[in-house]
Parts: sequence; C-alpha cells; structure tokens
Amino acid sequence: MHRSTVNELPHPPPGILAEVHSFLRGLGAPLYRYHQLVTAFQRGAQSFHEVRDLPSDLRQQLVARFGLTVLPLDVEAVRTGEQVEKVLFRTRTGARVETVLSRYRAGWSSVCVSTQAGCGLACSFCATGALGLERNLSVDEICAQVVHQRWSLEPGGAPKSVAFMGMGEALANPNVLTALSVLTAPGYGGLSPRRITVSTVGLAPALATLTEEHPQVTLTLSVHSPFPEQRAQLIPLERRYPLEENLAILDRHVLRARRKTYLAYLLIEGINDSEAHLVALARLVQRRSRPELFHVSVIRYNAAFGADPSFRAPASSKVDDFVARLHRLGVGATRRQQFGADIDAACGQLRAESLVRLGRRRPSGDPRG
Ligand SMILES: C[S@@+](CC[C@H](N)C(=O)[O-])C[C@H]1O[C@@H](n2cnc3c(N)ncnc32)[C@H](O)[C@@H]1O
Ligand code: SF4
Repeated sequence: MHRSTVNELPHPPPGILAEVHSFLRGLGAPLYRYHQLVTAFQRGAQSFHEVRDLPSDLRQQLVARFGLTVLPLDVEAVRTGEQVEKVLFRTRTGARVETVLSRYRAGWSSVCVSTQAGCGLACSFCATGALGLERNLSVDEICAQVVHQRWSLEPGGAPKSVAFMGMGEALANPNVLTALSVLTAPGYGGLSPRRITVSTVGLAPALATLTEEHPQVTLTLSVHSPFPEQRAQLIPLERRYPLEENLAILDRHVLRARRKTYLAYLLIEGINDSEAHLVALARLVQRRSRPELFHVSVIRYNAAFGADPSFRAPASSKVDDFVARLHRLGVGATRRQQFGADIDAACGQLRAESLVRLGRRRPSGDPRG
C-alpha cells in the first residue's frame, strides 16, 4: 500500500472507524495504516489479527483497545432455509436484531437489514410491530449487518443489493441517513445507491429529507389500503402523516430524480383484496403527475407472530390475479418475490426470536409462544 492511496479514502464515518482512525493518529501511526485496515476488512479480514499488513505490535494495541474486531454485533444464531439465511445478532447492549441474506440466483444476493430493535409503529399485520420499540440501531450496527453478509459470502463476494426492509421503520431512525452515506461511499461500502431500497410506511418529514439527501436511493412506500380509515387501522401512522402527504412528496421526487418509485401493497384475504380496493388503488396511481414512474409491488400476507389473528394469506393465484387486474387498468405492477417463510424470514416475520423464547416482550395471544 502506498502513501499516495491514503487520500483516496474519504474521511472516516462517525462511529467505530472514526475511533480507530483517531486511535491510530494518537499512536502516531501513519495514515496509510488506517487505509490498510479498512481495505483488509473489505477483503474479508474478520479480526485485527488477520490484518497482516499491520506490524504485530500495532495489531496487539488495536485488539487491546477495541477487541478482536470492529463489528459491534455478535452472531447469536443462524437459520438456513431455501435460498435464505437468517442471522440473529446481539448488539453490545444486548439488543437483538435479525438480518436476512437471500440468494436469488448464482452470483446474485441481497441483504435485508434491520434499522431498529423492534418498532414503535404497531402496524397490525407485522411481527416486529408487535414487539414495540427497544431502540434505534447505530450507524455501525446498521452497516455491520451488510459487512457480516459480505464476509459470509464467497471471498470477494458482496451483496448486490441492500433492502432496508428488516426490523424497524428506517425513517424513524436518523442514523439511517448516515448509514446510507457510508454504504455508498467509495472506499467504504461502495454500493450504488440505486441498489439500495428504503421501505417506509411514510414518515413524511423524514421522507422529504431522504429524497433530498439521497435522491438515487430506491424508495418503497407501504400503502396497503387506498382508504384512509382502513389504512389507519392497518398502519396507525396514517393518522399523523396521511398517505396523500407522502404521495405528494414522492410526486415531486420522481419528477426531480426521474427514478421509479414503488408502492407496496400487502394483500390480506377478505380485508383489502376487493374490486373496490383494486379500483381505488389504480386510481391513486393514475392520479399521480407521472403515473408511469410508480410501480405497485403486491406482497402476499405472511402469517406473523403477534399480528391480528384474523388475518389470512390469500391463495397464491389471487395475488397473481390482483397483479394482472392492475395491469389491465394500466398500472405497472408485479408480485414481490419472497423467500424464507419456511424459517420466518419473509417480510413482516422478523422478531428477533430468542427474545421471545426467553419470555421477554412476548406479544399476547401468540399461538406459538
Ligand atoms: C417489515 S417492513 C420494514 C420496513 C418499513 N417499516 C415498512 O413497513 O415499509 C418491510 C416490508 O414488510 C411488509 N410486511 C410487514 N408485515 C408483513 C406480513 N405479515 N406479511 C408480508 N409482508 C409484511 C411491510 O409492509 C413492508 O413492505
Ligand atoms: S410494517 Fe414496518 S413500520 Fe409497521 S410495525 Fe412493521 S416494521 Fe414497523
């Protein structure tokens, strides 16, 4: 590693790397040592001891100060399903979160990261919402989920896309904006923002900020009902930030960024799958100033721990039919591909299960509890 490459690395992001950076400076180590360290971690080194470019006394000092690795998460359990791996992490403060790695096809993998331990928004269909909010994850804890998955793939492998669709409401956590900067910074995450998707139920002020600070990130707004009263029953946040307010932000965003934006529609048997729902949803899209830049992603409901026990998944053919009828009404739509239901790793099923097993935060009325 040459000194000339040191300047290519952007300033260390806030968090553990900034601490390592200033620790090295405090020791009087040349700046390229920091670069060597970051490069080694990117190439798959999992502990300071594995960073062979560093002199051994420096490695010892780093271990004495930070422990073996910079990752602030320990793996507590791993469950492997068809094309999917779900990792349960324990943070340094004891909070637990889950991350899901999906391998859709050879050479293509996607990681679904959590942004909060639990979630305070209490959507009636979601296992994470039934837990309540424990706390926001830090920038390091969010990014570490991606780094861990990078390490767990073949050498040199990296998730091709990242979805902020695990536990929690990304826009309720201000650290997510910084995490996006780290994941997309050349020299750190290096991911294209277009390969990152943030899903939200619609925290309007934070959504507006996100569209300004990260205009190329892909956005998904969870709709789930075109009718405000019903939507508020499914997503209580509707009462504070109505769907229309969020859609108005997205109207401006698609015009400025010229990026396709997604509207998620969770299909629940007998609840939001009627003809009236379909027509109202189609109208909602057609009313947009650039309807061709909105795409509906229809999700089949997954049975979720702590969700409304009356909710049922529609037959798979009904989901396909809903998508086909949206097409006939001129609305771009596809069915969201889902994997991992066999290990409770699909959308809405994440609940950091060991917490529940330990008897803490167990939602009432859970049939499996
Ligand atoms: C768990 S949420 C996390 C992201 C964000 N808080 C949101 O709600 O958009 C990710 C996706 O899972 C969906 N989801 C939640 N519960 C579900 C369930 N029981 N079955 C299928 N999808 C579900 C949400 O609607 C959302 O599209
Ligand atoms: S659907 Fe999203 S916002 Fe609603 S409770 Fe689940 S994680 Fe939170």
